[in-house]
Amino acid sequence: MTQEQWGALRKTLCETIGENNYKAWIEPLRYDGLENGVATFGAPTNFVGTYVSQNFGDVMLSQMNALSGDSVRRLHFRVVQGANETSEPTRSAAAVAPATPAAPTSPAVAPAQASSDLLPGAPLDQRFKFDSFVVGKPNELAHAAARRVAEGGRVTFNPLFLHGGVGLGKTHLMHAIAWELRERNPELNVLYLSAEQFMYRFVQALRDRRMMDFKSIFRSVDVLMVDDVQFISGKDSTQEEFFHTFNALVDQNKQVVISADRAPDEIKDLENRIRSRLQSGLVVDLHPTDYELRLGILQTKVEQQMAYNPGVTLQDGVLEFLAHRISTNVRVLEGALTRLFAFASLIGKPVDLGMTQECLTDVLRANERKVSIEEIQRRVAEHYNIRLSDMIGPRRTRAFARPRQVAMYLSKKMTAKSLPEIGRRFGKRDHTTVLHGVNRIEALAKSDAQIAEDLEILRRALEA
Ligand SMILES: Nc1ncnc2c1ncn2[C@@H]1O[C@H](COP(=O)(O)OP(=O)(O)OP(=O)(O)O)[C@@H](O)[C@H]1O
Repeated sequence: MTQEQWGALRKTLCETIGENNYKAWIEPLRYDGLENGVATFGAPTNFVGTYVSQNFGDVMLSQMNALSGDSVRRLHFRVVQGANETSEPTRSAAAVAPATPAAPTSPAVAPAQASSDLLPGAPLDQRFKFDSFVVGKPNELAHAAARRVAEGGRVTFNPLFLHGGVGLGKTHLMHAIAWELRERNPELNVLYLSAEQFMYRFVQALRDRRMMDFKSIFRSVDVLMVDDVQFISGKDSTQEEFFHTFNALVDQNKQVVISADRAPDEIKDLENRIRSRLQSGLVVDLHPTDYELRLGILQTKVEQQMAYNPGVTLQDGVLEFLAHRISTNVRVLEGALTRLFAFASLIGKPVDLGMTQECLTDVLRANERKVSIEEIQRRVAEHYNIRLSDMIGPRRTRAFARPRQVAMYLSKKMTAKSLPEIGRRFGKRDHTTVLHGVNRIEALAKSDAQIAEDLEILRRALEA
């Protein structure tokens, strides 16, 4: 196997493993010659040698043999400085390459398959794809932005910053983007990991004195996706490294996608330059789910549950009940459904409202919305467009008295507070005044459609 043959082989290899892989892994190698059936390569780092050996060893070996008439038995990699420039090895660290099974044409997953503990990618969840993501008002913008990024092509907003409360689908959307990008272009080196994993790899690289490896891995990706970035708040050196990685990629016009449980300006202990970098692309949030979205998600998840538990049937009204009563996050909603199906299949009965309440007592109790009197007063004041001070104050004109009574009524119905306690919170009024107000609204709700509607709107808003 001559240098000329190696030169020719590099072209073929590039076609086989793709340009990105070729540039990142093969280009830095220097072919040092063949001796006793062992083809020796100089690699810039031990890591590059091991990685190439494990991921492209098979292909290289078979292509070399095809070209040189079966003269190569194995590959040997040693560390040299500036492997593809100089000819003098500076130190010899063997990374012997018995050709191992590899997935050389799968660059997007290749990093996760190499053995180095610095290798970054986290596995993607099979279930988290676009087709299983239910879109509704609260998440439509985030979904559309994620779709746009997943189409690949020209980078229009960088980074895409997705944020939202716990269990609202950030990770699901991140995985969906990664799946889609990989499907559309298997050549693309898409790297998904949590900020915690980023920090862990970084600390490990520091400890093992392998920062160059770390930097070269992270800077050679095409798309970097970092989940739960709020994790790096207060962790100064991780932030510093993250900042440099981020800049290097954005400067090369590589797409970066970030998620967090809150907006960039709400993440405490984050350096300002990072905060402003994070805000420089598109920041979109996943709003808390509304009733319609929860129902849609439940309907989708029921189909999956039915597949696992074919014998279980569901009575009307159960999903609506769950969508109404469990409003925290989608993970809890899913968990409730799974438990319900398991329970129903164990006792061999259809799922009805009674069973739902019995089986999910703890979840339902935890989800009982605890509304405060202050919240009620504020909402009602807003609804009737009066000032909070007028709701609590002494004025008795109808414009204030009616909203006040509505708020008293809702306080009685939606909190566990006693009439005297409610009276105290409404400008130290007597409990009989509160009772009068509650009775008045109760009566009006039956005769006055407007009041009935107001109550319904307010109740919904307070329960949401
Ligand atoms: N719109 C949706 N359609 C379908 N499933 C959803 C949707 N939103 C969330 N889920 C599901 O809810 C669960 C929690 O979602 P995910 O893990 O993406 O939340 P998260 O926002 O990343 O939460 P955390 O802040 O805890 O990391 C997942 O099983 C996910 O599939």
